[in-house]
Amino acid sequence: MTAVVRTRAELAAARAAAQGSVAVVMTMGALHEGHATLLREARKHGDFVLATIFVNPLQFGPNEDLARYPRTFEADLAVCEREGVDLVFAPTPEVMYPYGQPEVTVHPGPLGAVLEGAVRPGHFAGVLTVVNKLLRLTRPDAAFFGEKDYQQLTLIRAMARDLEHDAEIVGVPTVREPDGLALSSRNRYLSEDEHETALALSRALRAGAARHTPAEVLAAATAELAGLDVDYLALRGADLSEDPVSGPARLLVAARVGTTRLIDNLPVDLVTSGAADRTEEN
Ligand SMILES: Nc1ncnc2c1ncn2[C@@H]1O[C@H](COP(=O)(O)OP(=O)(O)OP(=O)(O)O)[C@@H](O)[C@H]1O
Ligand SMILES: CC(C)(CO)[C@@H](O)C(=O)[O-]
Ligand code: BAL
Repeated sequence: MTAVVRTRAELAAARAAAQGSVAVVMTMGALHEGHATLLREARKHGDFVLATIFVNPLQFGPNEDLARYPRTFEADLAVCEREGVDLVFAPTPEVMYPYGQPEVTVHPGPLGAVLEGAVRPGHFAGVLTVVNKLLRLTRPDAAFFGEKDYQQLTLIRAMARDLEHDAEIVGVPTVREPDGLALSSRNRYLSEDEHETALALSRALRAGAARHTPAEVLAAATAELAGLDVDYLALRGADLSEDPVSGPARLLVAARVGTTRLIDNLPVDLVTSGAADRTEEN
């Protein structure tokens, strides 16, 4: 049976009563199989699984989709019940931000200003501020985040390290539709035709990830994105540092399909050009 709490006092009481290790999954609701996978990973790690459902106004820009963001609380609760979640914390904005717009927020540093951060100014300060608050309120032993939001995951790891959070930050690989589309709450905005168009993102990443030098990776991915409204296609180190030439890397893409903005990424193994030539010959 999943308990639901909405206030800080209720959360504090339920948290104090939790036995054993606590695993948290933070969400904005509209739960899908990606979230369910995070909950199952949390279940494996923790004795007590806590899910948060909060559409955080602080991470939405003025022209973004805060008002139309899907809110499906009853269905979300059914997913939590099915996955054996012990406790759902579903605060209102007034509970999370009792003093209104916070004056002090978490600064994401240089990585917060590029890729998603360049297109969505202030987004990662909003994400890190609410994640920081939720980590403090829920005091988990481990917190689970999806690789689908790879830059977010990387920044949360950095924040946990730099701001002395004890929780282990666990990344979970992206869950996809059988056709390759990364699951996302925003997929429900897509028409059938738009869904078909959106498949170009994962196709581009797969094409890129099959190559092994930066130039070839980017060329192969770019070819699949022709005609799409692309915000960025970027190849970075696995920690999102700039310009990798060899080793583990990450290929990231963001594009608009109709009025919907989608992101995706995949790991890429870069090898030096001599080794790449040999790989191509095999
Ligand atoms: N396809 C997925 N696979 C694995 N994790 C996911 C997937 N989609 C979302 N998550 C993770 O679930 C957590 C909550 O994400 P959120 O509630 O924003 O869902 P979302 O589907 O990413 O929504 P949005 O469409 O707003 O990006 C985040 O850690 C996110 O990375
Ligand atoms: C981590 C998060 C729950 C913070 O609002 C959100 O950015 C999300 O759902 O990925
Ligand atoms: N999943 C990331 C949350 C956002 O797009 O605001």
